[in-house]
Amino acid sequence: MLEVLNIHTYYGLSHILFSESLHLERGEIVGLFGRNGAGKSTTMRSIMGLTPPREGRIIYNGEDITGQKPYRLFRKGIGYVPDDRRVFADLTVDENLDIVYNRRGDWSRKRVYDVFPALSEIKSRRAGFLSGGEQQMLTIARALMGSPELILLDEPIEGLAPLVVRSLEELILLLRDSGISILLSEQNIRSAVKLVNRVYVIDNGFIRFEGTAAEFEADDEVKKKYLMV
Ligand SMILES: Nc1ncnc2c1ncn2[C@@H]1O[C@H](COP(=O)(O)OP(=O)(O)OP(=O)(O)O)[C@@H](O)[C@H]1O
Repeated sequence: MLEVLNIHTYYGLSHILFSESLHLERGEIVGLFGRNGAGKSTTMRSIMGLTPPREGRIIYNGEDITGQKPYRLFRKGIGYVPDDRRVFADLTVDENLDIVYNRRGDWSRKRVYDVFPALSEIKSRRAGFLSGGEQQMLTIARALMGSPELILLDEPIEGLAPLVVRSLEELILLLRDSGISILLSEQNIRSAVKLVNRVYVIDNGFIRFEGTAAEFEADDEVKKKYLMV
């Protein structure tokens, strides 16, 4: 479904990603694990066309989408949930969902609220007054309004209270079960590793490990060297 082929991404003169390759099949949750500054967000920005790679290609459902604008990719079914949990603070929860282009597809506002009953209860509240966990739910809910086939989830677990983490884990699995593929980046892997089918470990812009979740779990050296666990 998604193939990232030997991409090199820069911020100005800074070379950040070095010939990075990864792939994701339909129905998978793939982990992109790495320390702070390893290049996880840059990978997602590269895929989403926000910081297009200068070399290499990104293929989605057989089409070369390298460098295409984010809104076009959203319309093609790629949802992106950045790590800054940016919501429209002055708008209500309802309005935050309505503002999104609603791709013809499975996800209506009602269905989104069915999945997020807690959001439904606060739908008239301004998003700026929500807790961190609620804002995280809202940014995921907003991505769902595009009826995505693939969601790029950038460090969704980071900084959430344990109880919220648990409901987020359930939600991620529910989305997978409803047919959405997920690229999940995390530096705190304890929770994330339980959710993923396969893992890539990135460090300093290089992919250092690729394997199944079980292979990753068994590789103490990789975990220690690149993730300090
Ligand atoms: N806008 C930018 N301009 C220049 N350098 C940047 C910019 N954004 C990120 N970087 C650098 O790119 C490298 C990779 O950052 P990136 O945000 O992709 O890492 P990350 O793995 O997502 O980590 P984090 O947990 O901090 O989000 C880091 O060295 C960072 O300092």
